[in-house]
Amino acid sequence: MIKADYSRARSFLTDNEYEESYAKAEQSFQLIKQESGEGAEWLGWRKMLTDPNDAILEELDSLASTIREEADVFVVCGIGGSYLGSRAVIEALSSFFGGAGPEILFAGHHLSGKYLEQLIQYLEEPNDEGEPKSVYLNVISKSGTTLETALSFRVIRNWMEDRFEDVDGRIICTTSATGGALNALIEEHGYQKFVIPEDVGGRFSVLTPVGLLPIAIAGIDIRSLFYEAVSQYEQLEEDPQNVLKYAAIKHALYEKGTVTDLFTTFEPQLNDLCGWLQQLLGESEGKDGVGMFPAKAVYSTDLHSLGQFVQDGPRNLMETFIQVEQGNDHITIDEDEQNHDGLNYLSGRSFHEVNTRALEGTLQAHYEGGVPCIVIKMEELNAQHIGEFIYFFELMTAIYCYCLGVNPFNQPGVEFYKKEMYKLLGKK
Ligand SMILES: O=P(O)(O)OC[C@H]1O[C@](O)(CO)[C@@H](O)[C@@H]1O
Repeated sequence: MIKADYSRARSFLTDNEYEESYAKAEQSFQLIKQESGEGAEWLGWRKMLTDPNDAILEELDSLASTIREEADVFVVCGIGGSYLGSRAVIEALSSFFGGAGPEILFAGHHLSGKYLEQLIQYLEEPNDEGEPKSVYLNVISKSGTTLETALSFRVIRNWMEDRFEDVDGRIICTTSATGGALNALIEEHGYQKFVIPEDVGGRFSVLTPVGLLPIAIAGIDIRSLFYEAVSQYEQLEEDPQNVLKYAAIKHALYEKGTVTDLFTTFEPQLNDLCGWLQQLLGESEGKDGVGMFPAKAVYSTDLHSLGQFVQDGPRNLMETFIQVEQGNDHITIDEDEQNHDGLNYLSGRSFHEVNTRALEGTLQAHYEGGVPCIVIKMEELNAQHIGEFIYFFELMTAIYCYCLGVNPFNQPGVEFYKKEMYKLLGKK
């Protein structure tokens, strides 16, 4: 169960402000439940949790175990919701260095030619046994037309065609059921295909094959991830207070002039999870001239860059701390006879304890400095808690956006840069 501490944010609101906003959050949740809000045709991320597709989980698991045996490198080619979720879960649940299974690399998430060139060079280098690297590629694009992804896919696919006789068996496509350029390629080459349900938008798609295949390739238990999201769904349908409080406080703070929600964590392996939240909230709430900017920071690193601003800058931001309660490291601080560094007062304590005190100290300091602070707690870092976290934030985002009066599920603004870019590139 996701736990939360709202006390250091709630105290910035009067009872009236909070209660009005809470009532709005309740109404917004009803819009979602009754599928009567704007964009209700995009609620597939909820529906799939009421009717889990075990056959797909099975298929993904079995393909993943084959690829884990055969591949040195698995390239995930996608942008936005087509890669942020899988990257977040993989980073959260993998070791910092090395680890079993294929190396997972990302492409198609920008337009750097240098990156692609160096990626290809790296793929051409022999593996640890001195053999040519075995490479698999998962291209993920719901539309099949996103330039960053499509261009990178073309380059990597061409390289793979030269390199591997069995290239068609090494490319897996995750896309819409029909239409789009990817489906034409799938038809021609017979690439293996996974379908992104029509009623699930990119930023809500991490629990579909979009996220689940790369996550399974990383050796993470996708059933635990998925089914814990299911139980979070069930719990919040029954008792939504926890998620309603978050949406209500965030919305009431927005009404009072808060313009930024800074997502922070003291766990460097949750950096990408904060990145996933940025897209989830950013594309959902930032429209029609409203919304808070979703920012992210990894502490204590960024306390030494952004900490000053958060503590003493303009009082128009809130902070959401993502805390992991139990540590999974085994490092404790040794006693040192000389104690030249003066650190013996910490001896015998674990790094996790020191990190936790750093979090608590920062929370108190920022709160006293006038920053409303919410703490979202995961007991430990595992697939179950990440699964709960994902659904909790998906639902919170939808409720909060309806409180703001915007459609949580479209992103019309993203098209503008594309239009200007295509004009300059001479696209007909
Ligand atoms: O999966 P696609 O269609 O390539 O889109 C990738 C991303 O691009 C966006 O559509 C924005 O252009 C995001 O909403 C989406 O997650």
